[in-house]
Amino acid sequence: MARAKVLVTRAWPAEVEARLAAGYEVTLNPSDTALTLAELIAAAADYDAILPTVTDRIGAEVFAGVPRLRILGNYGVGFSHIATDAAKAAGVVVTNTPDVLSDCTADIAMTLILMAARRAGEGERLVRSGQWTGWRPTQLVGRKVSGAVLGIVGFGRIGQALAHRAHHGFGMRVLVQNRSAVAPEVLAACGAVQVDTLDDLLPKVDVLSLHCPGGAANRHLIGAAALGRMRPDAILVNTARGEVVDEGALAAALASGQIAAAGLDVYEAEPRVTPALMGMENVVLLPHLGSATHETRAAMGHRVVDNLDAFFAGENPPDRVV
Ligand SMILES: NC(=O)c1ccc[n+]([C@@H]2O[C@H](COP(=O)([O-])OP(=O)(O)OC[C@H]3O[C@@H](n4cnc5c(N)ncnc54)[C@H](O)[C@@H]3O)[C@@H](O)[C@H]2O)c1
Repeated sequence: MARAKVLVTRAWPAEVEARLAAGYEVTLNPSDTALTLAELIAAAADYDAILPTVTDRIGAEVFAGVPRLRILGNYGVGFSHIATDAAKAAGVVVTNTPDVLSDCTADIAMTLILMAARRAGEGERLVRSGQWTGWRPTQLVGRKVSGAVLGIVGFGRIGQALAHRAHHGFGMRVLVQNRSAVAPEVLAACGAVQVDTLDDLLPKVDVLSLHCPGGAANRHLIGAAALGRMRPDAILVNTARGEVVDEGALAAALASGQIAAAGLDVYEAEPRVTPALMGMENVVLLPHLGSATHETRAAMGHRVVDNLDAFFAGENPPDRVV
């Protein structure tokens, strides 16, 4: 039987590329840059499977013809960059990679909380600039994390992994807001309390960390109105998706002192960052590092291939999202 034709849109860990090549007719994108829409449309006509990442904007146009494409094995858990309704209508299966990246993404959220609260980015820049003149009682004084109230928006896999770290590791008090009710035992496991609405949550938190999906439903969930309900000493952390935060409104809130600081791993128009944020000392900016460890990137790749193997064996892929 002919082997399925598979396109990998970005460079993957070598061990996963080797596993993939053993079972499929694989094309790797040699440039390791994001494919254009035209390239994705052409690929849908040529390949049985495309294995995209967050940098591939897979709009409805990709499914508009009569594609050869049968499955999109997304390399990542978030899939708001894929027009899943159009995929479903075209009979194209979409899978993702849940769980295997939760710990590392929660680690990056905790990193941003600590860096923003303790002004670590400012401190590092001071030392590197050669301007540090020695220890002083009033220099770069930040906020204490232990005992602070952490508000988590979206209490799924990553939100819960962060809550465990923050509560058990750092003594933070955790409030959560989730689209649906969270089981009492899940809340109790990380000392968390669920509040009903985002409006209830915002004025209560020292740190707000976002862990809901992106996409149209959550676009600008945190905009001028939400930022206006936060306390002036509060910190916003976003490791979810850039579109969840109105970046212009965030820059304005930081400039006016409406909130104190921010830590960002994701941006509205990656890799572009709103210029005003680039010049602010009280903002920590990371280049979408959530899942970026060797172990996790390999595990994500194996998870994609597990789903692909199941699909081409005629089974329902374990991480099917449509
Ligand atoms: N920075 C990174 O590199 C990185 C890495 C992995 C995942 N992510 C992002 O993190 C997101 C969460 O991943 P996960 O595995 O925890 O997903 P998940 O599906 O387990 O959890 C998401 C939770 O958010 C809730 N939710 C959805 N909309 C909401 C809203 N408006 N208000 C409150 N709660 C809402 C859902 O009910 C769910 O409980 C992904 O969708 C992805 O976009 C980013």
